Amino acid sequence: MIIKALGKYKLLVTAALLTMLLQVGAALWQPSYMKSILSVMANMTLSTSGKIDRISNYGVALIGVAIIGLIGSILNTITAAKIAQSVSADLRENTFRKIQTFAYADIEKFKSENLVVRMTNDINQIQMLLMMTFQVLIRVPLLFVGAFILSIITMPKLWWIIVVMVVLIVVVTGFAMKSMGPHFAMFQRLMDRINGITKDNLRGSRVVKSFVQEDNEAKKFDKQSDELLHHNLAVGYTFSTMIPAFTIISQLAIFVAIILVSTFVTKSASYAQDQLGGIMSFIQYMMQIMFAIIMGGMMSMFASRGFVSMGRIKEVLDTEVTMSFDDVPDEDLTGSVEFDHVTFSYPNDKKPTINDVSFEIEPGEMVGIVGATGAGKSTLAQLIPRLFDPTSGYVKVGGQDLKHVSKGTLKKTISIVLQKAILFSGTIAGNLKQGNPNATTEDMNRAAQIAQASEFIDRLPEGYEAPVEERGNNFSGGQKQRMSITRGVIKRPKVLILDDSTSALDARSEKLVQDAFNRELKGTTTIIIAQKISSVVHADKILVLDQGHLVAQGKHQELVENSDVYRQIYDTQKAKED
Ligand SMILES: Nc1ncnc2c1ncn2[C@@H]1O[C@H](COP(=O)(O)OP(=O)(O)OP(=O)(O)O)[C@@H](O)[C@H]1O
Repeated sequence: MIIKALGKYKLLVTAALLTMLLQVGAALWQPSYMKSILSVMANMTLSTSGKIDRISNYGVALIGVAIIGLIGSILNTITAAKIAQSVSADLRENTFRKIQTFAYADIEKFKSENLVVRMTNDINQIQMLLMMTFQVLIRVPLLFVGAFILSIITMPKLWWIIVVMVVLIVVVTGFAMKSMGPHFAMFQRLMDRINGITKDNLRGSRVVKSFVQEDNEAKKFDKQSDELLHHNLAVGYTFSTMIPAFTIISQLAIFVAIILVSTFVTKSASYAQDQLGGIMSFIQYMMQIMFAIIMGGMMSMFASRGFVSMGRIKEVLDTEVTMSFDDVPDEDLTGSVEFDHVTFSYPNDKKPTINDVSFEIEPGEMVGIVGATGAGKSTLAQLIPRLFDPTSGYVKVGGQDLKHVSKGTLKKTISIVLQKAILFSGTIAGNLKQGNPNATTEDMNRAAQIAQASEFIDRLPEGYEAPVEERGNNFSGGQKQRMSITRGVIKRPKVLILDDSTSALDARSEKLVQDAFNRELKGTTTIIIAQKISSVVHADKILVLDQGHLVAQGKHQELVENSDVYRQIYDTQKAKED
């Protein structure tokens, strides 16, 4: 996935690798100049002025190499950042686009909260991993191998010190990683939980405040936050023991190297000159080796989080969408709706929510669906715009099996106004045009009048351009429902489904909406899910659902006479009204 994503940025990747080579080369080159400077200083045969000349030449060269390294480092940081930002932006866009192709059932499978964390947190982890890869991870092995070879070339007799040091550092790093690994693994999980609690709390802030749940919420948050602190501290403690351990190992190695070199030096004066310079660069190479191992260990630990995130994004991108649409031309369907032995179970549910339901609705009919809470009314309604496919049986609109009509046909034929009015941040016009992108002001006026939304939209100074905050928080429940109905009727669908969408309206407004429907939507098949029988008493047909079964259908009076379930609901509601 990442290799494919990097393919688009070959030039940047090459630049990042070259600048990294420049950096490593400069780092490995510098100790050799230090060696030369010290050798000149220890040279007995040279005059003082001759020594100063040579030392300043080496000094200039050393500064030159350091500057090259610095330029390499700056360019490498810039290119690495550009690669990391660009690739993560591509991944974010691709993931978002992929999610847009998901059927509703696919989103249910992942859970929307989880997808949000993947889109934000996981993409950020991948971005950090890419940045680290091009800045550190590839540099570490190069620096290690280069410094290892050069240290042995510089001081061949001291090769074993390097080997012992490497072994000790690898062992300490290994122990540290083993003890820190489980804590790192918990970070992502705890961050997910903390994100979830924060989002739930902020989204449901009205509930939290009205039920005085602040203390409980704070306790819930503290628990997760304390756990995160515990893991952070554990990692911190390990770090704090690692650093002194590495310092002791490196100081011991330096000490042993200096002792050994001093014994060599006392043996011969000419040998001393070479060895004095050598020991300096040898120590520098030792430091570079140590740095490479420690960085490699640490980074691979952090990188593991990035790899987990990559897996989570790959899972989204590789998801096979459960619903596909036939690639057939758009067509004009009539507004007839037919359920033919439809059974439906939610994913992971064994018991069907809709059980062998069959009925027919003629074009232009007004049909009510009633039933107790949880009877399956909303679920049945959601099968009509194909938010879900039936587990068995057929849903037909205009005589066509929905599985064989194009997405365009489905979109222009059917409109559903969901139980919960969901608005998006932007403007009122932006929200209404989701129903019909080509809607003119005239179309918006007509639809808003049907939904009785004009009365408050016209009073807003900005009218249709009035801002809508996230989830329509700056509008009342009734206003949101009216805008939601406007969005549903604006495209003049053949089939309009209203899922309890007038529940937040006062009795007068509800009556006005119904009258407007009867007047303006004559040819439209209207399916109304209602809690109150009074809302559908004049319907051409009423479907009665009970625990997923269609137990009766007919006109109000017929049902009062023939259906126990319907009569029971009706009597209860009538008693309440009286
Ligand atoms: N997304 C879902 N995943 C799993 N089960 C679900 C889902 N949505 C609804 N259900 C279950 O399906 C059953 C029917 O729910 P549905 O919302 O269709 O009932 P309803 O008749 O519209 O109820 P209400 O009048 O309260 O809105 C319920 O038992 C509910 O728990």
